[in-house]
Amino acid sequence: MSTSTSPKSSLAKLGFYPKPKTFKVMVLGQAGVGKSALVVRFITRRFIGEYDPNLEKVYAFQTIIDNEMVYFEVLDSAGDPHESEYSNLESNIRWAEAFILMYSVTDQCSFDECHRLKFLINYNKRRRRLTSSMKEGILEVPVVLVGNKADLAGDRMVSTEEGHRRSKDIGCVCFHEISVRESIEQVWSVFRDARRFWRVSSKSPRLRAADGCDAHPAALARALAPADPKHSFCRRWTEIDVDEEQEELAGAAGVVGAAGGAGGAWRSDSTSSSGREGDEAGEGDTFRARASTDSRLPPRPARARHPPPTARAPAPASRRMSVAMRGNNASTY
Ligand SMILES: Nc1nc2c(ncn2[C@@H]2O[C@H](COP(=O)(O)OP(=O)(O)OP(=O)(O)O)[C@@H](O)[C@H]2O)c(=O)[nH]1
Repeated sequence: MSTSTSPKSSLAKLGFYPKPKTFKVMVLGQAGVGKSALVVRFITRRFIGEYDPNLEKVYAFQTIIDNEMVYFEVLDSAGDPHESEYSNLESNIRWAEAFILMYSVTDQCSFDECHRLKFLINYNKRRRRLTSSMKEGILEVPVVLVGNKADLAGDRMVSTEEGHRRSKDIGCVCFHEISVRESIEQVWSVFRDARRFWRVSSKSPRLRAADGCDAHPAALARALAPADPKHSFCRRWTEIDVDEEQEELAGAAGVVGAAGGAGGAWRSDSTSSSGREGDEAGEGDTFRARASTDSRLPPRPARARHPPPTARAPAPASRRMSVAMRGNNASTY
């Protein structure tokens, strides 16, 4: 009788374990909407009132979600980047695998800003998909729209219905209205949904079929089930996504502007930005001017390094955290 051990188990016996796969989430939104509060609440369970504004941080954090150990890398982006940091914003977007797009229900401007940021996400992720390999299929990038500060009822400027509608219009995978201050459960459900949608889409890259999703029905049902029906609204991929897929295929075949013009202003913007790989360098500035709600986004400086370095958490403990900082007052992280 012979016993054989696989190379993997031999390595494990010697104490060598494969590097865990991390889940890279970026939290973005206008300054003051509560991005740092959300991330810190998720990691420490505490609500801390004030944070250093405009300091970009990457948190490495591991915890159990859906009975699985998940290694998070959470990038808390600067809400009001300096001009020189715009290219950094785009390289951060290219680094991330899922997004939490945040506004405050007490601030109409922050709500409008989500439109522009989602446009930037689409633009940067589309380029990556086209320049990598079409063989891999079209990777869906989950974006969860979050309206924060729901506890400030008297100051509310954006209704729940408007948030829900905007989530559909700009093609987010689901919508949550939360109060970081009041509820840790709501905070957790945001990260859990981001992870669930990412998991389903990364397992089934060609998730978006013409009439919806073709992933395993059980997996989808789990991913799409709202965690808290009172506060979360989950939805399937939108018609916009399907249109984009058709455009991308057309763009890859050398057809520019192949998709039709049905839909609102958002859709037409999104449509015309596809199939632009060839003339991208020359028209980048034009694109950025359009992506900006006030047409004042500065021209793109030299290409930034990519991806942004992150702090990694060592594996052993079941709940560990480390914090990396970058910004004007930190040189390493
Ligand atoms: N009432 C209330 N205040 C909140 C909530 N979440 C965050 N805040 C407050 O909103 C302010 C801004 O929060 P931050 O987390 O610093 O916002 P930010 O988006 O990270 O801001 P930048 O770092 O400048 O981009 C702070 O005073 C927080 O205490 C909430 O759910 N309810």
